[in-house]
Amino acid sequence: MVDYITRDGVALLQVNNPPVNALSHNVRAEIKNGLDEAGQDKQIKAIVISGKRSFIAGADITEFKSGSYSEWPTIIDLCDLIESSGKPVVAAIKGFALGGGHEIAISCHYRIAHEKSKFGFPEVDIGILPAAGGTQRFPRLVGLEAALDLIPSGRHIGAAQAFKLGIVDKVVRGDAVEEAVKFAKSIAGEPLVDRRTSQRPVMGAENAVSLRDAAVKLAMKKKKGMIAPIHCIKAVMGSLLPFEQGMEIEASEGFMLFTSGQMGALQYAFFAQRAAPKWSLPCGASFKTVKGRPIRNAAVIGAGTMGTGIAMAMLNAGIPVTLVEQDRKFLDKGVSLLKLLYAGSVSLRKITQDQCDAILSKLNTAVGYKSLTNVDLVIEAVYENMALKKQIFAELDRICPPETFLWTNTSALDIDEIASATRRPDKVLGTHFFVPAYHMKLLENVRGKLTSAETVASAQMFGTRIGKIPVVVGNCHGFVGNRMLHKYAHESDFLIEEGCWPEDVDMVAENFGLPLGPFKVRDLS
Ligand SMILES: CCC/C=C/C(=O)SCCNC(=O)CCNC(=O)[C@H](O)C(C)(C)COP(=O)([O-])OP(=O)([O-])OC[C@H]1O[C@@H](n2cnc3c(N)ncnc32)[C@H](O)[C@@H]1OP(=O)([O-])[O-]
Repeated sequence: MVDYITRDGVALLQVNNPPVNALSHNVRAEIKNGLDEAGQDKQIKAIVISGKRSFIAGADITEFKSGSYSEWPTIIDLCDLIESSGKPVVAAIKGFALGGGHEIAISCHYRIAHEKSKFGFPEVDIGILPAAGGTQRFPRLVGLEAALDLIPSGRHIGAAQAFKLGIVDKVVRGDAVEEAVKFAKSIAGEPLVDRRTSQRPVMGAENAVSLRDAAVKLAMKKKKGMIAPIHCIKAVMGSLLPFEQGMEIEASEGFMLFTSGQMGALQYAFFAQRAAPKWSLPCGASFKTVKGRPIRNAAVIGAGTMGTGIAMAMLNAGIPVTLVEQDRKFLDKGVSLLKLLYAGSVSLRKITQDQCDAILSKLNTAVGYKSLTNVDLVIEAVYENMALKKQIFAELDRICPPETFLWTNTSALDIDEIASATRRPDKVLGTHFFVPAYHMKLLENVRGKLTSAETVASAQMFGTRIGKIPVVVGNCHGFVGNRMLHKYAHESDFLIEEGCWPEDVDMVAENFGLPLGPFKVRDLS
């Protein structure tokens, strides 16, 4: 799990624990053994820590449930061991240095990073904090302001920004490991006293109160309902004390999170989101055995809220889209809406004007279906009317090539009945997008009785490509999402019957952490 390689007086410890080099117990033990061996070997003058394929994505999240994250040696032990090493330790970073991986990196005496590497403390999003000294070392490395930005937000940053902040000593285009080995040789024997992060003062301490207040305000706005960001901030503020006292504060803030229900729920969600796209069918076909067909171009029927949202999700992923309406007036309205949404993204600096122009250059429009003779996929997104949908599918079936997938965006209608209007029921599937379709992550791919495994595989692959979490569901009333939402909607309605105002119900739901309350969602639908 950790290869120990010697190179001309340098010991290279290369973590090899696929898929993401998580710091499982065995990995930690082998890193410790490697450090010990390198420390004792008189021929070794410097140490490089790196990862095969990528650096280290953090603690092994499964160990928080089993408890083995706290077995010796812990990540805290490793960070202390690395920092106090008498021989220089250099981190060679490519790919991800996240969470505990980032903590290991900032405990090293030097960091060399590939230009495409990413850094971050995503712990907050799984309900914990960087509890291996990250809340104490990081402010000492980058200053209080940057630490109060990056730790409670969990935001990833690239190598260029990491260099600007002082996280990284050198950014390289070539092989970070080779560069780090070369660098390690060049600094062997130099004093390390000012390279030990825990010994540094915290920059920005004079503005501590205003920085803390601003961080709390932002966290309450951006991570509503979550308790971890506030504990992260309290722990970071502990860095203003001597290191050992700060570590005690980090431990006590961390303890409250490690015993919280939110930690369990967020970590459940982490693994559930990764399990959801993995599908299997009663016939035995599954994501492991069936490959999807890539979608090179697509058409969307209907330029209303759903149609334009779906078109936007595809355009954002670089898929050329033809937006189709029966009436020029409705088509123009849909195109104006799309342009308005993209102009909003430009003014919010989410994309540049050039990117906006490039995206919109992939949008075509058509009145009627005649031009749809060369598309891989059509998604119909007209209003929920079975007769209308069947009529559209019969017509599409006549015009589109036989291999074209015909999918229907519906939240309730029977996929088998819609498929019966075509001669290709195997290529018919329901795509249940949620409003706004360009933003919401969930995509229910509804499998009909005759939908083929290839169609399911293609829909799942398509969903991932457009940035959704695609889930295969059965063809039944309400599928899965709406069956769950119905209960929520009923409870919201009961509150109104009992005398609450819709805005009060929305406010409570939003304070709990939902982006929109149930009545605002209904207004949008
Ligand atoms: C002591 C306290 C201090 C330290 C705390 C921490 O470090 S907390 C941790 C702080 N770090 C984080 O929160 C980082 C969490 N990870 C990520 O953000 C992303 O995985 C990524 C950006 C590293 C790669 O994205 P990508 O789209 O290329 O890949 P993907 O996301 O699809 O994952 C592939 C597979 O790896 C699995 N798996 C992943 N990470 C972990 C893990 N840490 N552990 C275990 N498993 C993990 C994942 O379940 C999936 O398994 P499957 O389904 O194939 O069986």
